[in-house]
Formats: sequence, C-alpha cells, structure tokens
Amino acid sequence: MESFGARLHRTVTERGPLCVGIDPHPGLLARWGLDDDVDGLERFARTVVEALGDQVAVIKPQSAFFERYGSRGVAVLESIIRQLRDQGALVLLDVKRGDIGSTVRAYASAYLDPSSSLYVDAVTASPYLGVGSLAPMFELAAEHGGGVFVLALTSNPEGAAVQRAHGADGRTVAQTVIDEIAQLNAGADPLGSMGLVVGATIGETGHDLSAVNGPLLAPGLGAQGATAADLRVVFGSSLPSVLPSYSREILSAGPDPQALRAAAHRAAGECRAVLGGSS
Ligand SMILES: O=c1ccn([C@@H]2O[C@H](COP(=O)(O)O)[C@@H](O)[C@H]2O)c(=O)[nH]1
Repeated sequence: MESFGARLHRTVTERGPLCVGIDPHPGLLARWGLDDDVDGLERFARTVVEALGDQVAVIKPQSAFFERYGSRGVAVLESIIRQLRDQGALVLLDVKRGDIGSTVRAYASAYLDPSSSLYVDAVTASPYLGVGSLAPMFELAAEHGGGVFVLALTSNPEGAAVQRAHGADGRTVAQTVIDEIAQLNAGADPLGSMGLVVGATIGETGHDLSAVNGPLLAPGLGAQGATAADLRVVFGSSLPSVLPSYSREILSAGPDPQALRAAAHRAAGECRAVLGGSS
C-alpha cells in the first residue's frame, strides 16, 4: 500500500503544489447567486469539484461549512468526497479534531477507515490535548495510507499566545509539536505522511522545521493577507515541503468554472515561482 506521503509527492509532482479549500461561506453563496441552504451548498461544492477536481493536487473541504446544515450538509460532504477521489484529487478534510485518546480513536475511524462514508486521504488535527493523544489517528492513518496534518503555528493572530509560549525545556509549544511530528516521519521516503499546519501569515518566527520530513500545509494565503512571497520568509529552506492553501481567494472567482480554473492556475503559478518544481 502506498503511503499518504508518497501519494502526495506523486500527485504534487503531476499537478503542482496547490491545495484549494471548499469553504462555502454564506457571503460566497450570495455572491454566486445561491441561497444559504442545502441546495445552495450542494451547487457551490459540486461546481468547485467539477472545475478543479481533475486539476488540483489537494482539495480541502472545510467541514464546518457542511456541518452547519446538519445531516443533509454532511451527506453533501460525503458525496463530494467520493466525487473528488474519483477525479484523482487527494481530499484533506479540515476538521481540526482532537480529544482524549479513546475518543480520538472514534474520530480516526470516522475519517481514516476506508469503510467509513466520510473516509478521506487526510485530516487536520489539533494537538492541544497533547500530541500523544492523537496516536490513534497516526496509527490508523499509517495502517490505511492516510495522512494527518497537526496544527503547529496557525495563521490566525490569536494562535501565537498559546503556540509560542515556552515550556520547561525552553522550547515553544509549537516546536514541541514540530519535533514530535518529525519523529513520526523519521526515515520516510520520499515524504512522511504526518504533516503540520503552518500559516503563511506568521512571518519569520525562528521555529526549526528542517527535520519534519513531512508536508507543511500553508493556509492564510489570499483572503487572510499572505502572498506567495511570504512563503519564503516563513519556510526558508523547508520550502520544498510546502503545500500552499487558498480558499476564498480562489472561490470568489466563481461560479464560472473557467474563472475558477484560471484563479487556481494563477495562484499555482505564483506559488511555483517561489517554491520551484514542475507543472
Ligand atoms: O492555521 C490555519 C488552519 C486552518 N485554516 C483554514 O484554512 C482555510 C482558510 O481559508 P481562506 O479563505 O483561504 O482564508 C479555512 O478553512 C480555515 O479554517 C486557516 O485559515 N488557518
């Protein structure tokens, strides 16, 4: 079985390093001429999937925007996950789950067990009950070729107070998270399957990402103010592992599928100029 890290490496080599989020904000639905209801949600999500599912390496549905419509919204999410996978995109579900280990095991089976209707290639996870509490997710991901992206240095300004606080050994909370994920990826080739979330908005922070050997998801581009040029400042020598992520910046080009594709192509070009690499 091919690991998530290997599948991601291959897909990014074929399609270019880009993640596009599906975040059906009420304001975007209105801008697209859609109602803020399940039908509007479904039209929005399917349009993005049909425009980008066969072009972009990773698509990241934001679970919150589906959950807000209850079970019918989750049914739309299940359906587009299948459609995206059929189109060859890797699906990273942004759910930011985290809990005590026994509960994390249930979250892991919801998203990382192939028999689940919400089965995806990777999920986001929160380490604030301790990175070790996420072990059931790491284990199930490894067993089935999935991935987990753990929050390290998030793109929102409020994150710094917690994430950059120093522990007894002098490391920041974020550096502890980074180092624990690096251990999980040690020796993986071409890339480990356990990733980190590091916002493109955070500037130079002095954190050491050099040993991570896994993907670095970089949200915060576009609508939150970061530009592709900021990636160089934030990631330095770790740029080759960066997966830039845009949601509203690209989604606001819709609903015309060609305009969505053009916006994704433009974003990919700007990132490629900084990251290098193919396609
Ligand atoms: O640190 C983080 C972690 C996750 N996100 C999520 O990414 C998208 C960003 O959307 P934009 O429209 O491109 O701002 C959204 O789903 C967030 O929940 C993040 O922004 N920062």
